[in-house]
Amino acid sequence: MKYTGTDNFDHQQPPRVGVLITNLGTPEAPTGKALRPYLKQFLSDPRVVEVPRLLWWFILNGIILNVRPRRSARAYQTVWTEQGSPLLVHTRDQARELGNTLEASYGDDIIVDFAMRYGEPSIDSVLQSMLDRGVRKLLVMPLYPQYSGPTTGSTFDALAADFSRRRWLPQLRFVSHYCDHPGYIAALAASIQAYRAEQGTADRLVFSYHGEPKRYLEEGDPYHCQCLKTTRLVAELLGLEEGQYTTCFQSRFGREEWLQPYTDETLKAMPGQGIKSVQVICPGFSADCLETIEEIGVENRGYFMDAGGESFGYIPCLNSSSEHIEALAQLAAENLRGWLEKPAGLFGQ
Ligand SMILES: C=CC1=C(C)c2cc3[nH]c(cc4nc(cc5[nH]c(cc1n2)c(C)c5CCC(=O)O)C(CCC(=O)O)=C4C)c(C)c3C=C
Ligand SMILES: [Fe+2]
Ligand SMILES: [Fe+2]
Repeated sequence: MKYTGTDNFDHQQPPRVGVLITNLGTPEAPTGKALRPYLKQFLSDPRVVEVPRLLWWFILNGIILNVRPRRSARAYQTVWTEQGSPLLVHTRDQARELGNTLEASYGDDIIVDFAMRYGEPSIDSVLQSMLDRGVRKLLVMPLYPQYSGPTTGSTFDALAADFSRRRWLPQLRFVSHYCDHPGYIAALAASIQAYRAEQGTADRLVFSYHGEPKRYLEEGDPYHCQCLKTTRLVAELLGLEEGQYTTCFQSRFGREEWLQPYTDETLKAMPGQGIKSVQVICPGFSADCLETIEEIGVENRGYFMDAGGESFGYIPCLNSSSEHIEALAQLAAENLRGWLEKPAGLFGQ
């Protein structure tokens, strides 16, 4: 084994602190050709699909990768922008804005960058670039507010795999979740209030989170509990009563039972229960992406309206709003203590 080192190490280079934000990743283009390697990497991750490897290899390569890339490409085409995939565009904006905010208080000692768990920019390549720029202390913040094995756990696996091939490791801190962080909860509540100030309120506020197999919860994954906690804290902050809001889970994949209640079934049933207008928010997604813009904004809107719904509003993700960047800066500052001290009075504290 040859460990990766640094060529021509510069002894004069000042040591820096790095903040790396990560998200899931996205295909290079909205085409079947680009979807195939992306889905292959994603769905081959044992953290994502916990099925015996040999059996899964045949299902993935024999069936899924022959059907899904083309189908997913059609969905991606509907959300693609001139700058690329929305998830990539928002994550890049978040890194830039967070960088500006943190540099304003910590100066040049800090470097902020972003990476994707699947596809590009890869965790390996961004880590290399940060270490080359002198990062010796690294804070990693996966932008998944609720911990789950398939997302946060898998991100840690990718970091660990990279480190296992490296000669000189940085000091490492890792944010496992921030489902109950006051800044994040306040940013969500503010986004709901701002939406309602423009559009009025609806019969029901729907909190829709990405799902995962129910088995993962039964085997100890805290994701489900953390989603319910986020909903509860936002509802408390807004003074909502039971009956004014609902939590559900979207994006089912495969035949196994996933976390319930399912978003699509919930929305299909609501008009028949007298709930004619809804506003949907997806707090588990830190950035708008295929699963929010298309799956909620188009597909699930259709289910609700076809079932007799009269008004369907989608409240956008926090993306790079100033409230979100403020919350992420607070989260970073809390986790940087002892490495870099924050001058008093910054980030609204
Ligand atoms: C196959 C199982 C999957 C699990 C478990 C899962 C968990 C999970 N995913 C997110 C966040 C995102 N998922 C996104 C897309 C996406 N997710 C799956 C499958 C699982 N996700 C697939 C196959 C896809 C690809 C799209 C498709 O082909 O339908 C995205 C969007 C990416 C984008 O480019 O826009 C996000 C974000 C979370 C938080 C989560 C937690 C349990
Ligand atoms: Fe997913
Ligand atoms: Fe989906």
